[in-house]
Amino acid sequence: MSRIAVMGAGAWGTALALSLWRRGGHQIALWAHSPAVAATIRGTGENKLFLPGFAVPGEITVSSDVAEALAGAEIILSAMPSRHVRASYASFAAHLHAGQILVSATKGIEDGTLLRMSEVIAQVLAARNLSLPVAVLSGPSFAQELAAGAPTAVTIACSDTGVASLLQQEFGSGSLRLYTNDDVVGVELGGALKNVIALAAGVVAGLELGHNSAAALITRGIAETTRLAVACGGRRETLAGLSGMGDLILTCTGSLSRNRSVGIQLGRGATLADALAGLNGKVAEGVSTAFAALGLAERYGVEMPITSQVVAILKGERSPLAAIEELMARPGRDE
Ligand SMILES: NC(=O)C1=CN([C@@H]2O[C@H](COP(=O)(O)OP(=O)(O)OC[C@H]3O[C@@H](n4cnc5c(N)ncnc54)[C@H](OP(=O)(O)O)[C@@H]3O)[C@@H](O)[C@H]2O)C=CC1
Ligand SMILES: O=C(CO)COP(=O)(O)O
Repeated sequence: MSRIAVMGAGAWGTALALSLWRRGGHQIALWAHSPAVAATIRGTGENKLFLPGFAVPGEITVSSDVAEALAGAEIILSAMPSRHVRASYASFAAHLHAGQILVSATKGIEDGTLLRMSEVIAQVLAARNLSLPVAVLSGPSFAQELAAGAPTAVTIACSDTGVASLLQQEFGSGSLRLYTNDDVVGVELGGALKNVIALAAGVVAGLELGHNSAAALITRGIAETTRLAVACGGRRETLAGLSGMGDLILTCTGSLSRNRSVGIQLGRGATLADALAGLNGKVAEGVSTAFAALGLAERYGVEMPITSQVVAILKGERSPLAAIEELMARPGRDE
C-alpha cells in the first residue's frame, strides 16, 4: 500500500486521483489549491467546477492544507497549471523529504526562464538543499475519459529507469497503461508543445478549412516540435510516441481539448480575451507555451513556422486567415 498525494484538483488531478483510487492498493490524498474547491468536493462528492459528473468517493481524502495532503506520502503526483508550479512547490518544499518520488503531470514551459516543469521543480528543491527524483507523466489523456475509465495509455519518463518502472507498476491498471521512457526532455516537450499546434488546429477548424489543412497542420506540427525537442536534447523517436504524435493527434482532433477550442474561437474571429473567458477559469496551456516555445526556438536557432504564426495571432498582430496564407506562401522545401 502506497500513500499517493495528488497535488492539484483541477480536471487532471481529480481524474488521476480517481484512476489511482479505482486501481486499488493505494491511499489517495487530493490537494486543492482553493479551500472552496476542497470543501465542494468533500461536501458534494464531486468536483463540480473542474470535473463535473464524476463521483469522488470519500476514501479519497480532499484538503487544501498542504501539510495534511503530503503527510506520509511516498509518491507526490502534481497536476496544476504550469504558471503555478514554482510557487506551489515552494509551499510544498517544507513538507518534502528524502525517499519520496515526485511526478509532474503538468504540460507547459515556464514563462521567462523557458524551463520545463521538472526543471522548475528541481530548481525550487535545490534552493532548499533537497534532491528528489522527478518523473514526468504525459500522453494522450483527456481527464473526462480517464475519469470514465476509458482505456488510456501514457508515458512515464524518468532519468532513473528504476523509478519509471516502479511508477509504471504503482499507477498502471486495467484502464491506464504506462510506457516507460528515460527521455524526460522529449516527453516533457512533446506534452507541452502539442498544445501550441492544437491552438493552430483549432484555428483551422474555426476557419472551416477542411480535413486536408488539418492533416497538413498535424504533420508539419510534429515536424517542428520534433526539431525543437531534438535541439533541446530530446530523442526524435520519443516525439513519435504517446507524448508526441499521440497527444498531438488527440488534442488537434478531440472536441474535449481546451486548447483546440480556444483556437476555434480565434479562427471564428473572437479576441484572445473572449476566447479565454469562455474557459471559465480552466487552463489552455498552449497560449503561454507558444511564447516560451518561440523563445526556445530562438535560443537554439530552430525554425518553427506554425508556432510563429500562433504567436502572431495571439498577439493580435495577424488575422488567422493571414497567418494561414503566410504559411502557404513560404518558400518550397524538402519534406
Ligand atoms: N484536463 C486535462 O484533460 C489534462 C490536463 N493536463 C495538464 O494538467 C495541468 C492542470 O490542468 P487541469 O487539471 O486541466 O486544470 P483545470 O483547468 O481543470 O483547473 C485549473 C486549476 O488551476 C488551479 N489554480 C488556480 N490558481 C492556482 C494557484 N495560484 N496555485 C495552484 N493552482 C491554482 C485551480 O485550483 P483552484 O480552483 O483550487 O484554485 C484548478 O485546479 C495543465 O498543465 C494541463 O495541461 C494534462 C493532461 C490532461
Ligand atoms: O493534454 C490534454 C490531453 O492529453 C488536454 O488537452 P487540453 O488542455 O487542450 O484540453
